Amino acid sequence: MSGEVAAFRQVSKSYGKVKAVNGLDLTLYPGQTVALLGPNGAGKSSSLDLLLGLREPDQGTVTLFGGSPRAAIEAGRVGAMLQSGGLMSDVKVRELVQLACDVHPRGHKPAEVLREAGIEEIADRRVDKLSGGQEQRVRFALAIAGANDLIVLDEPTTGMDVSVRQQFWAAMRAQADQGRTVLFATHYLEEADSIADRVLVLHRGRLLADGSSADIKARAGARRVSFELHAADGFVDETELRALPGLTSLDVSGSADGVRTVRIRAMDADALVAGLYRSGWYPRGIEVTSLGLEQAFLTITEAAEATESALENVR
Ligand SMILES: Nc1ncnc2c1ncn2[C@@H]1O[C@H](COP(=O)(O)OP(=O)(O)OP(=O)(O)O)[C@@H](O)[C@H]1O
Repeated sequence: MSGEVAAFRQVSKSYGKVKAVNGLDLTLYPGQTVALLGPNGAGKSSSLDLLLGLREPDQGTVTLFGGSPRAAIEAGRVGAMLQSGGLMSDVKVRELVQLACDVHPRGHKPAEVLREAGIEEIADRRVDKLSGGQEQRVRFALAIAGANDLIVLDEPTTGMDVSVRQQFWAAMRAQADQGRTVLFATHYLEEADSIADRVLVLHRGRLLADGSSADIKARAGARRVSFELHAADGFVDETELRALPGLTSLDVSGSADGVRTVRIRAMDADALVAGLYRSGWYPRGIEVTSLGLEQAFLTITEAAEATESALENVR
Protein backbone atom coordinates (compact mmCIF):
# COMPACT_ATOMS: atom_id res chain seq x y z
CA MET A 1 0.00 0.00 0.00
CA SER A 2 1.36 3.46 -0.82
CA GLY A 3 2.10 5.73 2.13
CA GLU A 4 3.43 2.88 4.23
CA VAL A 5 7.10 2.88 5.04
CA ALA A 6 7.11 -0.47 6.78
CA ALA A 7 4.53 -3.07 7.68
CA PHE A 8 4.67 -6.13 9.91
CA ARG A 9 1.67 -8.39 9.40
CA GLN A 10 1.23 -11.08 12.06
CA VAL A 11 4.96 -11.64 12.18
CA SER A 12 6.46 -14.30 14.42
CA LYS A 13 10.03 -15.46 14.81
CA SER A 14 11.35 -18.12 17.19
CA TYR A 15 14.81 -19.30 18.09
CA GLY A 16 14.26 -22.84 19.33
CA LYS A 17 11.77 -22.51 22.13
CA VAL A 18 12.21 -18.76 22.49
CA LYS A 19 9.50 -16.77 20.74
CA ALA A 20 11.49 -13.61 20.04
CA VAL A 21 8.70 -11.94 18.01
CA ASN A 22 5.14 -13.01 18.55
CA GLY A 23 2.33 -11.96 16.19
CA LEU A 24 3.66 -8.47 15.54
CA ASP A 25 1.29 -6.19 13.62
CA LEU A 26 2.65 -2.76 12.95
CA THR A 27 2.75 -0.06 10.30
CA LEU A 28 5.22 2.83 10.11
CA TYR A 29 4.38 5.97 8.14
CA PRO A 30 6.54 8.62 6.46
CA GLY A 31 8.10 11.28 8.64
CA GLN A 32 7.55 9.50 11.95
CA THR A 33 10.22 9.30 14.63
CA VAL A 34 9.48 6.06 16.40
CA ALA A 35 11.07 4.72 19.58
CA LEU A 36 11.08 0.99 20.18
CA LEU A 37 11.21 0.19 23.89
CA GLY A 38 11.27 -3.07 25.77
CA PRO A 39 13.15 -4.87 28.52
CA ASN A 40 16.20 -7.00 27.66
CA GLY A 41 15.17 -9.85 25.43
CA ALA A 42 11.84 -8.24 24.47
CA GLY A 43 12.52 -8.75 20.78
CA LYS A 44 13.64 -5.29 19.70
CA SER A 45 16.77 -6.32 17.79
CA SER A 46 14.98 -9.33 16.33
CA SER A 47 12.21 -7.07 15.03
CA LEU A 48 14.75 -4.71 13.48
CA ASP A 49 16.57 -7.66 11.90
CA LEU A 50 13.28 -8.84 10.38
CA LEU A 51 12.54 -5.34 9.15
CA LEU A 52 15.90 -5.16 7.42
CA GLY A 53 15.53 -8.61 5.90
CA LEU A 54 18.50 -9.92 7.90
CA ARG A 55 16.22 -12.68 9.17
CA GLU A 56 13.14 -14.29 7.72
CA PRO A 57 9.93 -14.54 9.75
CA ASP A 58 8.58 -18.02 10.59
CA GLN A 59 5.13 -16.62 10.05
CA GLY A 60 3.66 -13.45 8.60
CA THR A 61 5.14 -10.88 6.26
CA VAL A 62 7.38 -7.86 6.53
CA THR A 63 7.29 -5.23 3.80
CA LEU A 64 9.28 -2.07 3.25
CA PHE A 65 7.78 0.53 0.92
CA GLY A 66 5.29 -2.08 -0.27
CA GLY A 67 7.96 -4.56 -1.39
CA SER A 68 10.54 -6.85 0.14
CA PRO A 69 13.12 -5.51 2.62
CA ARG A 70 15.87 -6.61 0.23
CA ALA A 71 14.41 -4.60 -2.67
CA ALA A 72 14.15 -1.49 -0.49
CA ILE A 73 17.73 -1.85 0.70
CA GLU A 74 19.05 -2.44 -2.81
CA ALA A 75 17.21 0.69 -3.93
CA GLY A 76 19.08 2.65 -1.23
CA ARG A 77 15.97 3.57 0.71
CA VAL A 78 17.12 2.30 4.11
CA GLY A 79 20.02 3.27 6.35
CA ALA A 80 20.80 1.25 9.45
CA MET A 81 22.96 1.46 12.51
CA LEU A 82 23.02 -1.87 14.27
CA GLN A 83 24.69 -3.14 17.43
CA SER A 84 26.31 -6.05 15.72
CA GLY A 85 28.88 -6.07 12.95
CA GLY A 86 32.32 -4.55 13.14
CA LEU A 87 33.53 -1.59 11.16
CA MET A 88 36.26 -1.97 8.55
CA SER A 89 39.44 -1.45 10.52
CA ASP A 90 42.38 -0.62 8.24
CA VAL A 91 40.93 2.63 6.96
CA LYS A 92 40.47 6.21 8.06
CA VAL A 93 37.04 7.48 9.01
CA ARG A 94 36.96 9.72 5.94
CA GLU A 95 37.72 6.78 3.63
CA LEU A 96 35.01 4.64 5.17
CA VAL A 97 32.44 7.40 4.84
CA GLN A 98 33.58 8.02 1.25
CA LEU A 99 33.06 4.34 0.46
CA ALA A 100 29.59 4.32 2.01
CA CYS A 101 28.62 7.37 -0.05
CA ASP A 102 30.04 5.83 -3.23
CA VAL A 103 28.23 2.52 -2.92
CA HIS A 104 24.90 4.09 -1.95
CA PRO A 105 22.54 4.39 -4.94
CA ARG A 106 21.63 7.89 -3.75
CA GLY A 107 24.82 8.75 -1.90
CA HIS A 108 25.53 12.15 -0.40
CA LYS A 109 28.81 14.05 -0.55
CA PRO A 110 31.22 12.64 2.09
CA ALA A 111 32.04 16.12 3.44
CA GLU A 112 28.34 16.71 4.08
CA VAL A 113 27.97 13.39 5.87
CA LEU A 114 31.02 14.01 8.06
CA ARG A 115 29.56 17.38 9.02
CA GLU A 116 26.04 16.09 9.67
CA ALA A 117 27.31 13.26 11.82
CA GLY A 118 29.57 15.69 13.70
CA ILE A 119 32.74 13.70 13.00
CA GLU A 120 34.79 16.16 10.95
CA GLU A 121 37.41 16.37 13.70
CA ILE A 122 38.00 12.63 13.71
CA ALA A 123 37.85 12.22 9.92
CA ASP A 124 41.56 11.43 9.65
CA ARG A 125 41.67 8.93 12.51
CA ARG A 126 41.93 5.23 11.84
CA VAL A 127 38.66 3.46 12.50
CA ASP A 128 40.28 0.87 14.79
CA LYS A 129 41.67 3.64 17.02
CA LEU A 130 38.31 5.17 17.91
CA SER A 131 36.62 5.17 21.30
CA GLY A 132 33.28 3.37 21.67
CA GLY A 133 31.29 6.60 21.44
CA GLN A 134 33.26 7.80 18.39
CA GLU A 135 32.68 4.46 16.72
CA GLN A 136 28.95 4.89 17.28
CA ARG A 137 29.06 8.25 15.54
CA VAL A 138 30.85 6.73 12.58
CA ARG A 139 28.14 4.06 12.40
CA PHE A 140 25.61 6.85 12.37
CA ALA A 141 27.46 8.56 9.51
CA LEU A 142 27.23 5.32 7.54
CA ALA A 143 23.47 5.20 8.20
CA ILE A 144 23.01 8.68 6.72
CA ALA A 145 25.50 8.33 3.84
CA GLY A 146 22.72 8.44 1.28
CA ALA A 147 19.21 9.80 0.84
CA ASN A 148 17.45 7.06 2.76
CA ASP A 149 13.72 7.24 3.40
CA LEU A 150 13.98 5.11 6.53
CA ILE A 151 16.74 5.11 9.15
CA VAL A 152 16.86 2.22 11.59
CA LEU A 153 18.99 2.55 14.72
CA ASP A 154 19.53 -0.14 17.32
CA GLU A 155 20.48 1.44 20.65
CA PRO A 156 22.39 4.18 18.84
CA THR A 157 23.56 6.23 21.81
CA THR A 158 25.09 3.39 23.83
CA GLY A 159 28.58 4.51 24.83
CA MET A 160 28.05 8.16 23.94
CA ASP A 161 28.67 10.80 26.58
CA VAL A 162 25.99 13.38 27.35
CA SER A 163 27.15 16.13 24.98
CA VAL A 164 27.80 13.72 22.12
CA ARG A 165 24.39 12.23 22.70
CA GLN A 166 22.81 15.66 22.40
CA GLN A 167 24.68 16.34 19.16
CA PHE A 168 23.62 12.96 17.89
CA TRP A 169 19.94 13.64 18.50
CA ALA A 170 20.21 17.08 16.94
CA ALA A 171 21.62 15.39 13.81
CA MET A 172 18.85 12.80 13.98
CA ARG A 173 16.19 15.48 14.25
CA ALA A 174 17.63 17.15 11.17
CA GLN A 175 17.12 13.83 9.35
CA ALA A 176 13.52 13.59 10.56
CA ASP A 177 12.89 17.22 9.57
CA GLN A 178 13.83 16.26 6.02
CA GLY A 179 10.84 13.90 6.04
CA ARG A 180 12.70 10.69 6.84
CA THR A 181 11.20 8.03 9.03
CA VAL A 182 13.43 7.20 11.97
CA LEU A 183 12.99 4.03 13.99
CA PHE A 184 15.25 3.55 16.99
CA ALA A 185 15.47 0.98 19.77
CA THR A 186 16.61 2.36 23.08
CA HIS A 187 16.85 1.72 26.80
CA TYR A 188 17.02 5.47 27.48
CA LEU A 189 13.43 6.32 28.20
CA GLU A 190 14.11 10.05 28.37
CA GLU A 191 15.31 9.90 24.75
CA ALA A 192 12.09 8.26 23.70
CA ASP A 193 10.12 10.82 25.66
CA SER A 194 11.82 13.86 24.18
CA ILE A 195 12.55 12.69 20.64
CA ALA A 196 9.96 10.22 19.45
CA ASP A 197 6.51 11.19 18.27
CA ARG A 198 5.49 7.56 18.51
CA VAL A 199 6.52 5.04 21.14
CA LEU A 200 6.23 1.27 20.82
CA VAL A 201 6.57 -0.98 23.85
CA LEU A 202 7.55 -4.58 23.19
CA HIS A 203 7.46 -7.34 25.76
CA ARG A 204 8.19 -11.01 25.08
CA GLY A 205 7.87 -10.31 21.37
CA ARG A 206 4.43 -8.73 21.63
CA LEU A 207 3.46 -5.13 21.09
CA LEU A 208 2.09 -3.96 24.44
CA ALA A 209 1.61 -0.28 23.70
CA ASP A 210 1.72 1.97 20.65
CA GLY A 211 1.13 5.71 20.83
CA SER A 212 2.64 9.06 21.70
CA SER A 213 4.62 9.29 24.89
CA ALA A 214 1.65 11.12 26.45
CA ASP A 215 -0.69 8.29 25.32
CA ILE A 216 1.57 5.68 26.89
CA LYS A 217 1.70 7.57 30.18
CA ALA A 218 -2.07 7.96 30.17
CA ARG A 219 -2.60 4.37 29.13
CA ALA A 220 -0.41 3.13 31.93
CA GLY A 221 -2.85 5.13 34.04
CA ALA A 222 -0.25 4.64 36.64
CA ARG A 223 0.57 6.96 39.48
CA ARG A 224 2.83 6.82 42.45
CA VAL A 225 1.24 6.87 45.87
CA SER A 226 3.56 7.59 48.80
CA PHE A 227 2.71 7.82 52.47
CA GLU A 228 3.91 6.90 55.93
CA LEU A 229 2.53 4.27 58.24
CA HIS A 230 3.30 4.70 61.91
CA ALA A 231 3.57 1.70 64.22
CA ALA A 232 1.57 3.68 66.78
CA ASP A 233 -1.40 3.49 64.38
CA GLY A 234 -1.38 -0.29 64.13
CA PHE A 235 0.44 -3.31 62.73
CA VAL A 236 1.80 -3.08 59.16
CA ASP A 237 1.66 -6.24 57.12
CA GLU A 238 3.34 -6.08 53.70
CA THR A 239 1.31 -8.99 52.38
CA GLU A 240 -1.85 -7.05 53.01
CA LEU A 241 -0.40 -3.98 51.34
CA ARG A 242 0.42 -6.07 48.30
CA ALA A 243 -3.22 -7.10 48.03
CA LEU A 244 -4.40 -3.48 47.65
CA PRO A 245 -6.45 -2.93 44.48
CA GLY A 246 -4.52 -1.67 41.45
CA LEU A 247 -1.05 -2.06 43.01
CA THR A 248 1.71 -2.86 40.54
CA SER A 249 4.76 -2.39 42.73
CA LEU A 250 5.54 -1.84 46.38
CA ASP A 251 8.52 -0.49 48.22
CA VAL A 252 8.52 -0.25 52.00
CA SER A 253 11.39 1.22 53.92
CA GLY A 254 11.38 1.06 57.68
CA SER A 255 12.98 3.13 60.36
CA ALA A 256 13.86 2.48 63.98
CA ASP A 257 11.18 4.79 65.29
CA GLY A 258 8.46 2.59 63.86
CA VAL A 259 7.68 4.83 60.88
CA ARG A 260 7.49 3.07 57.55
CA THR A 261 7.64 4.92 54.28
CA VAL A 262 5.57 3.22 51.64
CA ARG A 263 5.89 3.86 47.92
CA ILE A 264 3.39 2.22 45.64
CA ARG A 265 2.92 2.31 41.89
CA ALA A 266 -0.73 1.87 41.14
CA MET A 267 -2.86 1.53 38.03
CA ASP A 268 -5.76 3.14 39.87
CA ALA A 269 -4.55 5.46 42.60
CA ASP A 270 -8.07 6.38 43.71
CA ALA A 271 -9.06 2.75 44.27
CA LEU A 272 -5.79 2.12 46.05
CA VAL A 273 -6.22 4.98 48.50
CA ALA A 274 -9.84 3.95 49.15
CA GLY A 275 -8.58 0.40 49.74
CA LEU A 276 -6.03 1.67 52.26
CA TYR A 277 -8.72 3.27 54.39
CA ARG A 278 -11.06 0.30 53.94
CA SER A 279 -8.35 -1.97 55.33
CA GLY A 280 -8.22 0.16 58.45
CA TRP A 281 -4.81 1.75 57.89
CA TYR A 282 -4.03 5.31 58.77
CA PRO A 283 -1.72 6.58 56.04
CA ARG A 284 -0.05 9.87 56.84
CA GLY A 285 1.17 12.51 54.38
CA ILE A 286 -0.31 10.87 51.29
CA GLU A 287 1.18 12.11 48.02
CA VAL A 288 -0.11 11.04 44.63
CA THR A 289 2.10 11.90 41.64
CA SER A 290 1.96 11.15 37.93
CA LEU A 291 4.54 8.88 36.40
CA GLY A 292 7.10 9.76 33.78
CA LEU A 293 7.54 7.60 30.69
CA GLU A 294 10.10 5.45 32.46
CA GLN A 295 7.75 4.57 35.27
CA ALA A 296 4.81 4.15 32.87
CA PHE A 297 6.99 1.73 30.89
CA LEU A 298 7.81 -0.23 34.05
CA THR A 299 4.17 -0.33 35.03
CA ILE A 300 3.06 -1.65 31.64
CA THR A 301 5.82 -4.25 31.35
CA GLU A 302 5.56 -5.44 34.97
CA ALA A 303 1.78 -5.81 34.65
CA ALA A 304 2.32 -7.88 31.47
CA GLU A 305 4.98 -9.96 33.20
CA ALA A 306 2.64 -10.65 36.13
CA THR A 307 -0.13 -11.74 33.75
CA GLU A 308 2.23 -13.97 31.74
CA SER A 309 3.57 -15.60 34.92
CA ALA A 310 0.05 -16.19 36.23
CA LEU A 311 -0.89 -17.81 32.92
CA GLU A 312 2.25 -19.98 32.97
CA ASN A 313 1.36 -21.20 36.47
CA VAL A 314 -2.11 -22.19 35.28
CA ARG A 315 -0.74 -24.11 32.29
N1 LIG B 1 20.44 -15.75 17.25
C1 LIG B 1 19.73 -16.09 18.31
N2 LIG B 1 19.68 -17.37 18.75
C2 LIG B 1 18.96 -17.74 19.83
N3 LIG B 1 18.21 -16.88 20.54
C3 LIG B 1 18.19 -15.59 20.16
C4 LIG B 1 18.95 -15.13 19.03
N4 LIG B 1 18.74 -13.80 18.90
C5 LIG B 1 17.90 -13.44 19.89
N5 LIG B 1 17.55 -14.51 20.65
C6 LIG B 1 16.63 -14.51 21.79
O1 LIG B 1 15.43 -13.90 21.39
C7 LIG B 1 14.92 -13.04 22.40
C8 LIG B 1 14.80 -11.62 21.86
O2 LIG B 1 16.11 -11.12 21.68
P1 LIG B 1 16.39 -9.67 21.09
O3 LIG B 1 17.86 -9.54 20.94
O4 LIG B 1 15.56 -9.43 19.90
O5 LIG B 1 15.87 -8.74 22.29
P2 LIG B 1 16.13 -7.20 22.58
O6 LIG B 1 14.82 -6.63 22.96
O7 LIG B 1 16.83 -6.57 21.45
O8 LIG B 1 17.07 -7.30 23.85
P3 LIG B 1 18.23 -6.29 24.41
O9 LIG B 1 17.51 -5.12 24.99
O10 LIG B 1 18.85 -7.13 25.49
O11 LIG B 1 19.14 -5.94 23.30
C9 LIG B 1 15.86 -13.19 23.58
O12 LIG B 1 15.29 -14.14 24.46
C10 LIG B 1 17.13 -13.68 22.95
O13 LIG B 1 17.87 -14.48 23.87
